Amino acid sequence: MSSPVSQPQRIDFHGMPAIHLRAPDGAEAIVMEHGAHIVSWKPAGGVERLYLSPDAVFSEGKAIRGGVPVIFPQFGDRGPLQGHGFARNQVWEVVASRAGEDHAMAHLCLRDSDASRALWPHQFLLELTLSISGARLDIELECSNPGSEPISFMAALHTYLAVREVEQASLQGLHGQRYYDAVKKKDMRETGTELVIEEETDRVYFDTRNPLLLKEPHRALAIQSERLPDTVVWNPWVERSIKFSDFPDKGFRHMLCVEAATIEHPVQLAAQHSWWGRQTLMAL
Ligand SMILES: O=P(O)(O)OC[C@H]1O[C@@H](O)[C@H](O)[C@@H](O)[C@@H]1O
Repeated sequence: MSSPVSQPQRIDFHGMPAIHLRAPDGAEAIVMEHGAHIVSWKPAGGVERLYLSPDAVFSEGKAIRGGVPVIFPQFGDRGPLQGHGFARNQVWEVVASRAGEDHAMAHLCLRDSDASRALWPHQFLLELTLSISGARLDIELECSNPGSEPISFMAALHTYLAVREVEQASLQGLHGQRYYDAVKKKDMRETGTELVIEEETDRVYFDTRNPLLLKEPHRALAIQSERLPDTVVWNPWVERSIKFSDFPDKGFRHMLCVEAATIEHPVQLAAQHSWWGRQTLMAL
């Protein structure tokens, strides 16, 4: 039975403002103003499904290790900007948040500012809407171009998924896909029907069309994306983990990033137009 509707609460999360969403069916999520960063998602009746590093740093201008960083307007070092762009390091504005009979949602936005234009001289309006209901989390990213010149950008929802033990998890749905292996620095094609992480893995799978399934011995998660054609699979494994000051040495065992992205073909957005992309997670 559903509980009465409780409206989203403004909370303090590690010293920074955030919104706690709760749907009447018990699904919960927390999104921060910093980066519109989703740091927690628990499906109805379930446990935490996002990985948040216990050593994550919550500080102005710094990226948070874990949850769902929003990557914009550059992926990684594929351009002149700081790694993964600036959107994850800026404070977003909360436009709306509410709970209805069968869901709860929040809508945040980031506009260009003196700070962003100093890094990237373009006008933009970036909007993130997350919605939770039952076993499902929908994350939608929208970008509008209010200016008079076209803009071009990459974007990703850099989702850190929690797994009990990464070597016992497998990711299905990538068979036959072309990818760039950033560890081996080679273009490759996926030959396996399931991907098991047993070493440092940093891959961009291009033009992925199938839904993905992250299977663990005791549960599974379906991952779908729309209009975010590339999928990044990342696990830093032993040696790279040690180099991160905001990540425990053994943290890699309990996470896997499966990121919905547009990297190979940056979005070309004409003046006065908008674009959107979405990632949906469904706990099974
Ligand atoms: O440390 P950051 O900037 O959050 O990036 C983490 C990882 O993000 C992944 O998306 C990249 O493919 C990796 O190459 C990168 O190491």
